Amino acid sequence: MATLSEAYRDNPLLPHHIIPLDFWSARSLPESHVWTQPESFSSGEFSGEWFSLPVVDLTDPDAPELMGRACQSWGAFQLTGHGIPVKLKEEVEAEARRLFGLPTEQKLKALRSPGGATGYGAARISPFFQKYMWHEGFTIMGSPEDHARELWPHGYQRFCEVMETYQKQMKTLAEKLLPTILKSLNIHNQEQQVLLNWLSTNTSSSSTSKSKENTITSTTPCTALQLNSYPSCPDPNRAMGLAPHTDTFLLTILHQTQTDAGLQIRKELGGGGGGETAAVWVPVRPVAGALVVNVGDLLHIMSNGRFPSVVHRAVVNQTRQRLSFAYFYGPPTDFTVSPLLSDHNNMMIINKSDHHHNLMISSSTARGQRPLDVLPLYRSVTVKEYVGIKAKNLDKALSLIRII
Ligand SMILES: O=C(O)CCC(=O)C(=O)O
Ligand SMILES: [Fe+2]
Repeated sequence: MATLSEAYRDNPLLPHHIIPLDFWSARSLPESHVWTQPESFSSGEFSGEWFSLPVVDLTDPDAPELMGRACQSWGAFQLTGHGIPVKLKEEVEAEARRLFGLPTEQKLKALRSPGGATGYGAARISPFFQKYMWHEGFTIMGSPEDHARELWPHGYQRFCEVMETYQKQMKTLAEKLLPTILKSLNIHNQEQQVLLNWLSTNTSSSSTSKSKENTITSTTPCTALQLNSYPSCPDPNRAMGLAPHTDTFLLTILHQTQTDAGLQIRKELGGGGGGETAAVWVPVRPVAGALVVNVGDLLHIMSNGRFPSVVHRAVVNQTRQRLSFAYFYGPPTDFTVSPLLSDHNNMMIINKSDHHHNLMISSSTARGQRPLDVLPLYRSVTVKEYVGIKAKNLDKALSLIRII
């Protein structure tokens, strides 16, 4: 049975793509970290209150419909009423600060190995960009004990307890959100049933199993917790926190520190009816207590393109270190992901008047009206195969499995 670690082992990175800069001793932005507008789309920012990521409260009776709409038009939403205790999020934040605040030579003791999946290091997407990012990360899959012992030979237990508790709660939340979001596609067929069955079996059987990386079985979902740190930056306008990317799995649930906005999502805007499109970066402002939920590539495939897998990036600031914690959730590595095709008449069509603004949202309306439920846009892939394709091709991965 393949594990997620094995999928990464097949695609090793070079050490200079893993070792982050010693940010705390950098007084100015080194040339290696200077970015000049690399995107092919507009990098203008939209900051109007009227144009921001939808906020959905999980306890709202209309939550399923609102989530479905947000996934269809934005590929993301902010989630309140999720029940994750504030105290737990604060503990994760405190432990992450303790980790990233360690001296560089100490953090390097837990460096991710070239073919490894877990530990301290630069962003996994680093090799695809010429410049380095103003970012350091720590990846956890199940128990972080081995790396935590390297960081704190005595006193690693607290870190492990907090990270394991947080992952458990995130898993429960992901398994609550996913069926709800899938149901909003209004697809009633066998494949959807297979997935929902897997989810319910997995949810009930996994409550007692200890999620250590090497005990993964075929009912164990692919999950990872990524702690991100963006140190304060001497020249934030020329630096990049995390370069534009989409997340690989089904859903990402992200907590960002409440003080500073940094996450931005790319929103495509309709043109003047001539088919031309433009895009802007929309800042995702911290909303008290909210978690950000992103659609990843696998959910995009499963929804047969109806849910965009949201392109996002992180920018940095001059005054404060910013932290974020991304929990990635996907099916087991040997699970085959394929587009779920729907009954044409049941499709959810987003009405332009639902949006409180006068911009044309071409992506949502075009998606809603296309008879995409008849033909699959993507071929079937196992999770392991897709992780491998993504590791080698990053933003070309989806187009490589696209069939029409
Ligand atoms: O720091 C953020 O807000 C974004 C993090 C992210 O996109 C990721 O870890 O994949
Ligand atoms: Fe991401």
